Amino acid sequence: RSTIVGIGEALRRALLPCGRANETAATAAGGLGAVFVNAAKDFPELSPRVLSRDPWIVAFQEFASDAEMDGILAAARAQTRGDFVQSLMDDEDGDVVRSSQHIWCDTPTCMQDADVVRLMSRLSTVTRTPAANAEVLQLLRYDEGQRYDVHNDYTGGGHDGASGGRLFSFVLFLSSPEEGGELHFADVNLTIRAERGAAVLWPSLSAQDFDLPELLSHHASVPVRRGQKLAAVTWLHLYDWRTLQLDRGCAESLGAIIPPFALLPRSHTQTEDADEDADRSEDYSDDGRVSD
Ligand SMILES: O=C(O)CCC(=O)C(=O)O
Ligand SMILES: [Fe+2]
Repeated sequence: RSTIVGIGEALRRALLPCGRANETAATAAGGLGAVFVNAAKDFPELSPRVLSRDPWIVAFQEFASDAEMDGILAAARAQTRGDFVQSLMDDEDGDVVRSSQHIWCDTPTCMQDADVVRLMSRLSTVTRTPAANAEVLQLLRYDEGQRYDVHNDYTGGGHDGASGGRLFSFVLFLSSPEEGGELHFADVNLTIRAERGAAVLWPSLSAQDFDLPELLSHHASVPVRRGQKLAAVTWLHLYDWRTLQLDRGCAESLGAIIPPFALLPRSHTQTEDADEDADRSEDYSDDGRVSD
């Protein structure tokens, strides 16, 4: 029997090299709440704190050590293209929605670094999601005045594309800017200070139905006023992402084409409402002070 299964799998892969690498979804539908409850309960060493239950937003005061964070930054910079590059992103009107700088940790030098591997494995344990479901880390740098406007990390539903949607979003702060640089959740008016070593985890798919986006997780990186913000971000998909993207080079099959910064309505029964969108992008004032 195993031979037949084996041939079936080999045939499937030959015919559909960019088909789903693993048919088992990371988290069973309805299980998202349990992941967050356990993340907040089972890892006291990370000093977790539940900041919101709808949507789930859990912060960890001590997600990584100083040595690990230094190691991750050094590993990203040790890559051939190891400099931060400007991550300019415009919306449909040509307005800048993001003025940060970034480095992708996407070469063996960085991906196989012991500190990077340890961080990704910790994140996999906390989210009960295979490490292969995680995108590569992206390191972010915001100098004074730089920001990332209100957006949602949703890039498609849970079963779209071979890797499925982004189930979890994760940010680890690698520095503590003196002023500004907070992570602001606009729909629930929650503002989190960027503090070195602290991390935040939230879902980008709906806890009720993974085919739908989580509509209450719009967030922004408030402009840095003084100092510099460094962070590492990644997203964990419902299905294996790395085997397809990194091992099999299947970039085209990975997700629906939806602008990552499109603002979504606040309820699944509500149609897109321009006024409300305008509202939400003004959730922090132009001078970067958070309206709390
Ligand atoms: O810099 C942050 O705190 C958040 C970054 C972010 O939202 C993203 O990269 O999608
Ligand atoms: Fe984001």
